[in-house]
Amino acid sequence: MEEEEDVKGGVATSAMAASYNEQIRPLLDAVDRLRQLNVSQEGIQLPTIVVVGDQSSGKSSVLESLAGISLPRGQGICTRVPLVMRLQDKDDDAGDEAASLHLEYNGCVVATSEAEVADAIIVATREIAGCGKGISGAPITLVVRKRGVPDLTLVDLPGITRVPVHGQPEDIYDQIARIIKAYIAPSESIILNVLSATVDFPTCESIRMSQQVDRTGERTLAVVTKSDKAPEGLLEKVNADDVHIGLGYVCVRNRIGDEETYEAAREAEARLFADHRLLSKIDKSMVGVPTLARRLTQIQATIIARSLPDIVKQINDKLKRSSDELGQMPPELCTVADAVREFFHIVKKVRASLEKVLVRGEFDEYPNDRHFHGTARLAEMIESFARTLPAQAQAQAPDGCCFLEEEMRVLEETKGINLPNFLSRSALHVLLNRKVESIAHVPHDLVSQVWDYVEDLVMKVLHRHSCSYPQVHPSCRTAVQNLMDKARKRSELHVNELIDMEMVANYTSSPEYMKAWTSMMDGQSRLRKALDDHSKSTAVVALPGFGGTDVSHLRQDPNKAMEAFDLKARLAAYWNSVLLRLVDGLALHVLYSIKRLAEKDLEDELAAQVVGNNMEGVKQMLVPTPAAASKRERLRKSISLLRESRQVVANIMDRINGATTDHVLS
Ligand SMILES: Nc1nc2c(ncn2[C@@H]2O[C@H](COP(=O)(O)OP(=O)(O)OP(=O)(O)O)[C@@H](O)[C@H]2O)c(=O)[nH]1
Repeated sequence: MEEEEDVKGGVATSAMAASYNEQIRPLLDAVDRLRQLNVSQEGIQLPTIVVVGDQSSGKSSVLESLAGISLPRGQGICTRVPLVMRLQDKDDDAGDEAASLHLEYNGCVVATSEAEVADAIIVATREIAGCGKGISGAPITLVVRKRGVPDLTLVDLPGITRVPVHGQPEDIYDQIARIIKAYIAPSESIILNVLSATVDFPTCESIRMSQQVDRTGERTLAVVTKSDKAPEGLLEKVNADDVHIGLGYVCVRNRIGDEETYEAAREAEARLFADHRLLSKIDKSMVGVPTLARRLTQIQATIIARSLPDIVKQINDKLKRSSDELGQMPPELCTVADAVREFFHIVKKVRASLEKVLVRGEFDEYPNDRHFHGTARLAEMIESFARTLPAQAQAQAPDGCCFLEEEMRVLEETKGINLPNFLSRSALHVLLNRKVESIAHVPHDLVSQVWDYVEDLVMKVLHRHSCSYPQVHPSCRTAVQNLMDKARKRSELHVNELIDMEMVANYTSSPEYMKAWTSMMDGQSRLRKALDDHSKSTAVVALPGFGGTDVSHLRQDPNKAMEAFDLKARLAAYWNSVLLRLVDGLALHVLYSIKRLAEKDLEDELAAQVVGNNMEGVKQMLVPTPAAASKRERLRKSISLLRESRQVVANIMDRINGATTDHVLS
C-alpha cells in the first residue's frame, strides 16, 4: 500500500523499483541529451515537466524537497531565469555516497556541491539576468546526481507577479508571462502548478495562465504547498477541484526554514499527514513528497514514450527540409571558370523563362501572376492601340468645321491652273498629313509602354534566377538598361519611319480601298440633289460612310462641294489602309523586337557586361554574400545537430524495441 511507503531511506527510492529506474533513465537521458543539443531551436518540442506558480508559492521548495538539496529561497522574486533541474539517481555508483552537482549556463559547465549550490545558482542568475531584480529567458541547467533522488527533469520558472516589486521593470508581468507561455504552451509539456494552501486557488495567476493553454487541465498536476500553514478546508478545496486539475492534486509540506534536514522534513511531513486532525483525512494517494516524486516519474515516462515517435518524425522532417534547402542553394563557386559556368547557367534559365512568357505564352512558371503573362499583356496593349488610333484621329478633327468645309478650304489653297475635274493631289496630301501628324504620338506611346513593361519583366525574371548572386545585380541592371535603351531607340526610329512613309507616299494594294470609296461615292448623286433643291432651308442627307448630314451651307458652290466630297471619300477610304498598316506594322515590329531580345540580344548584352570587362562581374560571384554564407552555415549546423539528435533517438528506440519496456510505455 502507498500509505505504508517507507520515507526514511531517502526522498523517493522506495517508490521506484531499481529495474523501473533502469528503464526510465535511458529514455530520460535521451531527452536530456536532446535538450542539451537544444533541438527546440529547430522547432522540435521536448516532453518537459514545467514548474509554474505565483511568486513565493513554494516552487523552489518543492524542487528542493524532490532533490534533497538547498536552492535559493525566500520572499519576493528568487527564481529569475528558467532553471532546468536534472535529477539522476546515483544508484549505479555503489559505495560512492557523495552527490555530484554541476551547473551548465552560457556555454560553460561549473562544478558545485550540495552546500554551495544555492550560492552558485545565485551567481549564475546574476551573470545571466544581472544583479537587480530583472529576469531572463536564458536557462541554467542544474545536474544533480545523488543517491535516492527520482530520475526527473523539471524546469523551474520565475514566479508570476502582477505587481512589480521595488527595482523590477514595469512590464515584469508580461516578461514572465512570455517565458512561462513559451514553456507551457507546447502540448508535450506537463504543467506542475504549485499552489499555496494559504490562497484561494481560483485567484492564482498561475492557474489562469495554465488554463489558457490547457483548458481541460489534462496535462496539469497541482502541488499544494504550505499544507501545514493552512490545513483548514484543504481537504474540501482539493476535493472540490474548482480549478479543473486533470492530473490531480498532491499536498506537501516542504522543509521549513534552515533548521531541519531533508530527512527530518520528510518525517515531519509524514507525521503531519498521518496525525493531523484535518490533513489526515486527505487520501494518502494525494499527500507527501514521495507520492509527488512517484507521480512525476510515472507521468514523465508516459509523456516521453508517447512523444518519442513524434520527435523522430519531426527530426526526420526537419532534417529533410534543411537538407533540401541546402541542396537548393547555389553551388559554392571556387574558380572563375565555375563562376562563368554558373553565370551562363543563369542566363540560360532567364532566356528560357522570357521565351515562355514573352514569346510562346507559356505561364507554368507564373500560373497565378497575371503580370508575367507577357503575351496576353502585350496583346492587350496592341488591342488598345488599335482602338485608340482611329479614335485619336477623330478627336483631332478641326473644331466647329461644317461638313466638307475643311476639304473646300484646302482645295481653295491648293488650287492650280488645271482642268476643273482634276482632283488636286496636294489637297489630299495636306489633309492626309494633318491626320497622320495628329496621331503620330500614339505609336510612340505604344512602344514606350511596351518597353517599360518588358524592362520590368526582364529585371524581375533576371532577379529571380540570380537571387543567389545579388552581387551581380548592378551589372545585370546596367546590361538590361543598355539593352532597353537600344530597343527604345530602334523602335523610335521605326515609328518615325512608318509615320514619314505615310506622309511622303500614298499607296495601297488593298481592294478594300476601292470598295470603300465606291460605296461612299454612292452618296454623291444624293448630295447633288440636295444641293440643287432650294425649296427647303435645311438639307439633311444620308450619306454612306458619313451618316445623316446637313449640307445646306454648301449650296453656294455646289461644284466645289462635289469636288470636296470626292476628296473626303478618297481620304476616308485611304485612312482605313493607313490605320491598318500602322497597327499591323507596329505589332509585327514589337513581336519581332521582343523575340530578338529574348533569344539573342539579352544574352549578348549580359555577357558583355558581366563576363566582359576583364571578368570583373563574374569575379564578384566568387565572393559569397554575408546572407548566403550565414544561411549555408545555419543549415549545416542545423543538419549536423539534427543528425546527432536522430542518432540519439535511434539508439533509444532500438533499446525500447529490443527491451521488454512495454509496461513503461503503455
Ligand atoms: N511553512 C511552509 N513554508 C513553505 C512551504 N513551502 C515553501 N515555504 C516557504 O515559502 C517561501 C517561498 O518559497 P520558495 O520556494 O522560495 O517559493 P518560490 O515559488 O520558489 O519563489 P519565487 O521563485 O521567488 O517566486 C519560503 O520562505 C519557503 O520556506 C511549506 O510547505 N510550508
